[in-house]
Amino acid sequence: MSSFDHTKYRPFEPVAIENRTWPDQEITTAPIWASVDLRDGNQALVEPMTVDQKKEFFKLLVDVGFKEIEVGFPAASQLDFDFVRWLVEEDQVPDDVYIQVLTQARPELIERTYESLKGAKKAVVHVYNSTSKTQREQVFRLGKDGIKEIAVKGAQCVKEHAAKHPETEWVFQYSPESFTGTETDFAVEVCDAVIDVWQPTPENKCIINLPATVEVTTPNRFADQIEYFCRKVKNRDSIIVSLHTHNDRGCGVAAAELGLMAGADRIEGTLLGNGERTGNMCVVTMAMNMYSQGVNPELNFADMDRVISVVQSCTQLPVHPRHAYAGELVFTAFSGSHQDAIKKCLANQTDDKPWDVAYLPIDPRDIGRSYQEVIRVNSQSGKGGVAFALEQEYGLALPRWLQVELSPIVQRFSEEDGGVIEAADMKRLFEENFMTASAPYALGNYELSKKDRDSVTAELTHKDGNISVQGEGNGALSAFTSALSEQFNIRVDIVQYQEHALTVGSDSQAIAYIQANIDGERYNGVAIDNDIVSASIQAVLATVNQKVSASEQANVA
Ligand SMILES: CC(=O)SCCNC(=O)CCNC(=O)[C@H](O)C(C)(C)COP(=O)(O)OP(=O)(O)OC[C@H]1O[C@@H](n2cnc3c(N)ncnc32)[C@H](O)[C@@H]1OP(=O)(O)O
Ligand SMILES: CC(C)C(=O)C(=O)O
Ligand SMILES: [Mg+2]
Repeated sequence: MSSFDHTKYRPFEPVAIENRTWPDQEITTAPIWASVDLRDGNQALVEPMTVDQKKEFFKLLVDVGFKEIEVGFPAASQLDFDFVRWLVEEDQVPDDVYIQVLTQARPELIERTYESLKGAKKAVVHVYNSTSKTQREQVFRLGKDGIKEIAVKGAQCVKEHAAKHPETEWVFQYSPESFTGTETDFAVEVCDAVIDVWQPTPENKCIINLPATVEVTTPNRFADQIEYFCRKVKNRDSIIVSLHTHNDRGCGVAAAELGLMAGADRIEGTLLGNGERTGNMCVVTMAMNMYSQGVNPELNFADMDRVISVVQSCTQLPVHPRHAYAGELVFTAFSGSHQDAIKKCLANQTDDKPWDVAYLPIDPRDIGRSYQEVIRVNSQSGKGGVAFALEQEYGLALPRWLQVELSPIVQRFSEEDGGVIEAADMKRLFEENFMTASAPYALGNYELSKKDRDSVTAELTHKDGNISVQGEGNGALSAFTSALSEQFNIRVDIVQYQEHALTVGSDSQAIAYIQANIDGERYNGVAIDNDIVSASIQAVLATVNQKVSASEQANVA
């Protein structure tokens, strides 16, 4: 029999709060950020980081802008202890950065923790014990008083050791671990007891960190818990309320955001969300969410690729290609209508206007991505994507009527090839189908003259021998068209014409795009040359070459 049975679970019991205010709040300033990559992230790895990896990660965190960094659990492992000693002894911590260390509320561990911090300029000592009903009853086998006593004794011990080292600027932090599984009134009671020991003031605050150690409910219920806690806790103006959310229900960021609206001041999390089980809340996502609303996140993710590279190499974990903001595919549109909209919006977007591009919540360039990656062409793509790629890569600003012609050719190729088409392949298809001015006939020398009308005499080279054509018309193009019509006994009418200077890969070249109706059928020709007249007449020749080749093939068949 399957054990898949929802009746074995109980719903979360929400806190009873009246007149909640958090739904009307908005996030307008960045919280105090604290990274827990080197502790919570590290303790969740198959292979915990080496000292060298921790050093590299620490440097990244400082460069990104964190001012509070939990660097390890020094009483738990020699490696963590040594890393903290290296930070202190080698003076690796910038003056405005607090290193933070975690310890259980046990005297021998607290003592060892302080040993590791000897000589630190600034440090946060973070002590925790679990307060949830489940852990009280089954892990600690203690009543509420017993649990509160662990917290109080731990807080006293932390304070006593700090007093022996006045050379360090200490900040105390307490976490009622498993806060979300704790009756909120009891969490307040335990935190109040810790606050009584530490006696914080508005000038010298302590941190009370409320962890969703396991995420057990919807973010709105979590926000209720935070607002309730903030209303009830002692000396609210003397404490920094911090949140530490995990992602068990996939809502770690949402919970932290609503918790911030509910009154929290500080957010703990990790870069790209590594951490126990489904991970800690992702600081990149939350900070970039603020950024995309015009709020300064006070963290700088301009070099997102460095963030990804360091996180991946230190954690050995891949970054999902669709990870918010950071994933390699998050700014990529494959589908035709998205590509079309992005291309149009990007053409309107200027640096002096607020960002307003469909399907792109932020400008990819802000985090070191380029527009080249934005549109990738596969069988789901439309003309906009193809045109975008050719313009970005090769400076070819295809007129709309030619985009319509090229798109199905590219799509057919993609269906046969079965994947993403590179810009080089699109250019090859474009050249093969439209830039056909060299065979069977190529333009040799030509001469233009003008009396009443324009006239042209041109030599056309062919593998079987050269021919000379001559024609008149209103303008060079019209004269050349009439010359070709007469030579090949066809009727050529120019239906569409467009030209532009080439800006990519060439100094002074021009490109001409022509659509001609030849004996009732539509042909598209493109040519590039140093001057626009040569480019234009070769574009006409390209259309005629297609017609001549088609007729030859029909005759052979
Ligand atoms: C939610 C979180 O992420 S919390 C952080 C978790 N991180 C880690 O645990 C990583 C590092 N930890 C370790 O390496 C080990 O736990 C150590 C070295 C710190 C301690 O190891 P041990 O001494 O073997 O103790 P262990 O962690 O297994 O805990 C067992 C005892 O400590 C008690 N304990 C656990 N947590 C705490 C705490 N926060 N405060 C006080 N006592 C605690 C337990 O009740 C248990 O007591 P018992 O032996 O009387 O039954
Ligand atoms: C130590 C605490 C803050 C923790 O990591 C958690 O509860 O998830
Ligand atoms: Mg945690």
